[in-house]
Amino acid sequence: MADSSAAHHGLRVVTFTANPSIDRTVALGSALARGEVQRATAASAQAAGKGVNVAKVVAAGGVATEAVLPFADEAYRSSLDADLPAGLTVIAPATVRHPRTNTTITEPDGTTTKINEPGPTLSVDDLAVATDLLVEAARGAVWVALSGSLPPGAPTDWYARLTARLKPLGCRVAVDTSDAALDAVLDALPGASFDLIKPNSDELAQLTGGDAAAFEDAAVRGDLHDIVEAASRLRDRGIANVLVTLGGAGAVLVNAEGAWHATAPRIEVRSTVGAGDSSVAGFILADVAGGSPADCLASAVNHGSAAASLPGTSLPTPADLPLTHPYVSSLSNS
Ligand SMILES: O=P(O)(O)OC[C@@]1(O)O[C@H](CO)[C@@H](O)[C@@H]1O
Repeated sequence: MADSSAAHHGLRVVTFTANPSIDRTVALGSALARGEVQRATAASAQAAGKGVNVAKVVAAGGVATEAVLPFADEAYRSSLDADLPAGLTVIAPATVRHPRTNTTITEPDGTTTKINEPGPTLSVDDLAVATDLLVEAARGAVWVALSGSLPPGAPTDWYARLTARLKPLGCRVAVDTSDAALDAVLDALPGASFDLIKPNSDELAQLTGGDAAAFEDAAVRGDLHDIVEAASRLRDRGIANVLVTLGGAGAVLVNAEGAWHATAPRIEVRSTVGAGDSSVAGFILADVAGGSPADCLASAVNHGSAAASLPGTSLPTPADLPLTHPYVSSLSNS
């Protein structure tokens, strides 16, 4: 919690949310019926975005965190301030651009449908101001997490360019993005060096040319060979830690020291929104606390599972973590 040893040692984590969002969650009492008018049983809204979510979980875990945003408006700031954990500082320039609204529809059987808007278009000035704010915040930080999709106007290789500015400061850099921005991370190798990426099976397939459905089927059967092999290829290209999240099948971590699988604790899935961000946060929290790769993997799975058991974009605090610890096995010889 707020007085963990990491906080005492003054360690600091920074997150960057390139395209923040107000997450609106609409709960349905019956299955989603396309083309019909349906009544929601509940609705809520939270200031979010991938880096903000990571920051909330890291701060709740007791490590001082700064969440840098390229833009925010009054409504977003006040929504964020309403549930800001202790130890989290938000840094956003004065530029007023309105964050997008991303809509999540949840059905009683746990199915989550998400519709994400593109976000406002950033100018060259917006990009320069945000870059300066991030680089300034990152001085002295142990980890920087660059998270989420890029807003219109940002170059697809923005994360690679930012990483080139951040690494000389001595911080470790995690990148969690998708689509063209994810391809650009790979294209920047081996010149750039990233410390953590967290692909799910779709993203692993996108990055390695594999088949996402085959990865998922194999993971459910407990056959992790192809996943480890694909993740190892990414590691060989210069990504220090490749954390592949596999939903109910747990997660795989590949780094220079080996490869591991962690089972996922049994939970009732309420909303998977924020589960990936919580996994990144869990990994960082364990690493900051001096944990082994297996500890980092277990913490990633625990935090991701806890997030999936919570509604909407609610994010886990230490009190929400599953009581059963994931079982971690070494896959180095598989
Ligand atoms: O459009 P992106 O940036 O890829 O994802 C944005 C988003 O889906 O990610 C978070 C959950 O991970 C949500 O808070 C947010 O709505």
